[in-house]
Amino acid sequence: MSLSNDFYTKAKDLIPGGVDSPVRAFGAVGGDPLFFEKAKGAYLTSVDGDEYLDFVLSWGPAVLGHAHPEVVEAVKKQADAAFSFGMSCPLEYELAKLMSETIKGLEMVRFVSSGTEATMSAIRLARGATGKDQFIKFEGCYHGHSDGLLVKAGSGVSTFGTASSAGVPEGYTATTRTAIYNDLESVETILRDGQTAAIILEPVAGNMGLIPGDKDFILGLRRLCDQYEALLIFDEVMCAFRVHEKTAADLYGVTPDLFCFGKVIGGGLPVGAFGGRKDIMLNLAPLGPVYQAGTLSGNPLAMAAGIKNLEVFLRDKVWEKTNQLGQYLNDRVQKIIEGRSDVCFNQLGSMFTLFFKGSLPKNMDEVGECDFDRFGRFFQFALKNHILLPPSQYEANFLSSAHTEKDLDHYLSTLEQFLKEDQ
Ligand SMILES: Cc1ncc(COP(=O)(O)O)c(C=O)c1O
Ligand SMILES: N[C@H](C=O)CCC(=O)O
Repeated sequence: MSLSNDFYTKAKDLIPGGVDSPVRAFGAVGGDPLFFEKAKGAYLTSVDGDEYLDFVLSWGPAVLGHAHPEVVEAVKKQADAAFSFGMSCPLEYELAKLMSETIKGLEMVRFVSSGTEATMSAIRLARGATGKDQFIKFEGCYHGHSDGLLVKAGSGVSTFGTASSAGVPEGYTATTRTAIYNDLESVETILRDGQTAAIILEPVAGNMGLIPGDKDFILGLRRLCDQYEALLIFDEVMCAFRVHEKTAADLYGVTPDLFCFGKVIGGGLPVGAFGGRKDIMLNLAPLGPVYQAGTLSGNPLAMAAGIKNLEVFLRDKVWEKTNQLGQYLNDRVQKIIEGRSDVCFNQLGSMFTLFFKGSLPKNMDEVGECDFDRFGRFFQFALKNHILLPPSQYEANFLSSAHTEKDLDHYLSTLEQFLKEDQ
């Protein structure tokens, strides 16, 4: 028995399913999950000492690769000074300043400890600011696991085949309205009653595989929000600094009223943030009536990691490298799959997805047409070739500046071989 199997067997006794987040259980792809002990650059090392080329990248944060030396140094230096104050510290201001100077429309920001908290708080704020209760989310978009947002969500919720979660009373989701991604008419139908506080979406969706919003769709949402006096919330927890050198808002030239962030802005430590228009943010306690708080919010270790991750990303023009790597991969995958009607590939910046279906999906229903068994076989084939892919067709893959063309060639030859063998 491998050490990984051993840990998994033992963990199952103490941790439900042996994992702390369902998608790690490999449930959709078969086989037992691996346990890891080291992450450096583009590679993970398992507890058995096996190295894997990593396209999960901690689900997005590691845009510089794992354990970038400058980020490690910043965290070590901060650890010597303090782990946590439970009081304010200059690093919170520093990251807020860096982000607001970088991101158009981010006039104020508040830090939390996860993407889930960011989206949950943004929705509460939108309701408090507009005095309306309902909000619209899209089928297949995932905004974390707060009660009201666990409706027709992508990511693990879809991977495990549940439209929503048990344990969420009906009343908690009564104000959640779902619309179809890339379908403006499905949105306007809901908006007509004037009860909508906000529309929240991943402007580039990464939790039903990579599906960018059509430009007309994103522009149309801005127009509809203005027309029906609803707030537009871009959940950029995953896509910021990955589909553009800044945000998806920049990619589309659309400024939302509120943003949600996470992942890259925490450099691999637990950080989330929400922010945007100052007049809306001023509704937050202690200034306004919308309550929101956190013991470890703005934690100095996490802030130090986030500041350095973002500083290096901007200073070294990392976007140019990750985007170029994405294009390198895309050009070559398209050649490999040319003329095939069983597989297609989507890439934007440093995110990509291979869908086991003939044409690129535009929404969640179309992702449902994929050959999921085949995806599972591809995952296992890649794993045997020491490549770790996200263990679900519904998850996006990530690249970092630590990946090389040689690494991508390994992915390409593995894919080519798989398609030859798995007819
Ligand atoms: C777009 C998006 N929003 C929100 C979340 C929730 O973030 P977290 O897992 O940090 O709570 C995630 C990822 O899980 C995400 O991809
Ligand atoms: N898709 C999720 C985040 O982006 C996957 C991470 C998780 O649920 O553990």
